[in-house]
Amino acid sequence: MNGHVLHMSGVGVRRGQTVLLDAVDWTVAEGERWVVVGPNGAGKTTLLRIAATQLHPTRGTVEVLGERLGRGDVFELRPMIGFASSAVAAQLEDDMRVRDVVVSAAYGYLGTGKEEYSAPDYARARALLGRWGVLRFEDRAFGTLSEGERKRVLIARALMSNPELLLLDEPAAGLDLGAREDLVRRLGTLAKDESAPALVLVTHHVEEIPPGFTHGLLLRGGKVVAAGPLEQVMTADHLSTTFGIGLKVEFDGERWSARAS
Ligand SMILES: Nc1ncnc2c1ncn2[C@@H]1O[C@H](COP(=O)(O)OP(=O)(O)OP(=O)(O)O)[C@@H](O)[C@H]1O
Repeated sequence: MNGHVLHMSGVGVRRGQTVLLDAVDWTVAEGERWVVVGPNGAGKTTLLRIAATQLHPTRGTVEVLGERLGRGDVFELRPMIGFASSAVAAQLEDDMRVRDVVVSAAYGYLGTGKEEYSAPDYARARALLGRWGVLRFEDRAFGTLSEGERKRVLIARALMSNPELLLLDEPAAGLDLGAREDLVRRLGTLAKDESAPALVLVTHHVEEIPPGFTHGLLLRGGKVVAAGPLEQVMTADHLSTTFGIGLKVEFDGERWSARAS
């Protein structure tokens, strides 16, 4: 795998006349923790769906976990990828038990819950629910949980197959301040865990970057504005270009914040 979990070269995605991604070069190495930051419509979800092997680019080459997309069988890759997004959540039935939401990703993030699971699978699902602070909901229907509770269950689900790459698309979207801070703290703990998979987290807000994240990719209009170690990428210039507004950026040693300058 050359130490590369993900490698994109010259990646472009076009739908009709619309360019969703343009000439994206991006490499994620083992152990790295990346945030993808950009405004609405920048192409963040499109980029993540390519990494999740759900979408093939119109141009360029993509390697995920050493496999070139378009060559091998992506179904063998899927159990090695954890993916939490609102689209994945939308595929889950509201009346599915929380424990089953997690266990159903044992063999890949598109599991339906109709597969057979073993006692060790359920033990792992319960351990993950415990680690994300939502074990008390294991018997509840997924649809009865609050947004914040659901987000944590979805991350537990994405970790169920013990993936080598974990993709989180806006895990803090729609959370209140307390729930967001709780989630950022838990994601920070995950980021600092050396046994955790490579992480890619998509967000609109620099305040949501958990401590321990190492790299950033800034995206605007389908193009990379900057990519690399966070301290090099998260400058006022880069973020102002990314969001199309003059911004002041601060880092307190752990967390980032930005406001109009
Ligand atoms: N099938 C399609 N045809 C045309 N345009 C599309 C298609 N799918 C997505 N787009 C457009 O591509 C752009 C990128 O979408 P994408 O969902 O990747 O952005 P995003 O950065 O994740 O945005 P958000 O932060 O709002 O979720 C958007 O402007 C979207 O409207």
